[in-house]
Amino acid sequence: MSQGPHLSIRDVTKTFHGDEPFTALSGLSLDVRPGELLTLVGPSGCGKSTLFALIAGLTEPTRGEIRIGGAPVAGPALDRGVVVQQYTLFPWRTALGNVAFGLEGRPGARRERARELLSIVGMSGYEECYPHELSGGRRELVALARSLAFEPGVLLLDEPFAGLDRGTREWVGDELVRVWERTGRTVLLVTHDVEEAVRVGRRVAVMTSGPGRIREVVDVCSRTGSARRHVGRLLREEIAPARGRKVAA
Ligand SMILES: Nc1ncnc2c1ncn2[C@@H]1O[C@H](COP(=O)(O)OP(=O)(O)OP(=O)(O)O)[C@@H](O)[C@H]1O
Repeated sequence: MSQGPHLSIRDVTKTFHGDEPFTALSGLSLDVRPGELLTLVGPSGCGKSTLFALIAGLTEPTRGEIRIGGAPVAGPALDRGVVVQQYTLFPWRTALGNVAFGLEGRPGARRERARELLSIVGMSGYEECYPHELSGGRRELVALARSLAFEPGVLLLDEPFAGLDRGTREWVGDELVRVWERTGRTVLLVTHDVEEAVRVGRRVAVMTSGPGRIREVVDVCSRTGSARRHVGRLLREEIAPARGRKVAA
């Protein structure tokens, strides 16, 4: 297996050309290692969603390059498996039906695999429930199982738990860590919540205020205890000048 990064973002700049050009990301570089769970935090408007759209291949960088497994990203592909906030499940399909939808093969085998995936996300026993019968947290777990059905090389999660209350968020975040441990997937999770970034991520990439770059990648494991304080301080430093600029503008 290649020892290089699974997801490599090299010196990426993204400028939107509207009435006036606007640079959302400027010279951003980040490596996500194979099988790593990395979280990304940054001030509001620093370009997190823009970066995700680039990784997902929905839009192209103005400059720089993104590679997954060594191959340049050149358009959307299922191997990246994207789950976004308020990921929509089909309301007319059961949890099992929603997960089986992403699978190929004979109906019996698909249902069996869907059952397995629901079990991986801790949702055994809820196979026949419809989305409206499930709590928000459980719906996110079904969505997670569905995205795993595509066997994504890299799983991209853009604030998937933002709509959940604090307690549910912690529980679903812990479930995500468990799923990550069991599947060995490379996972990149965007959040604006420092607590969640440090709790879920093994490394936390902190972005600067816009135009976004990576300010620092914090190794949570080697900083036990102090990682939350450190990430919180970096983020506060980024938010303060960003506010200052808006006031001055
Ligand atoms: N298509 C576009 N055209 C012009 N500007 C855009 C476009 N998309 C995003 N932007 C701008 O780029 C900047 C970054 O936006 P983005 O949504 O990526 O930030 P974010 O970090 O995800 O924000 P938040 O945390 O508030 O969701 C913002 O100032 C936004 O207004």
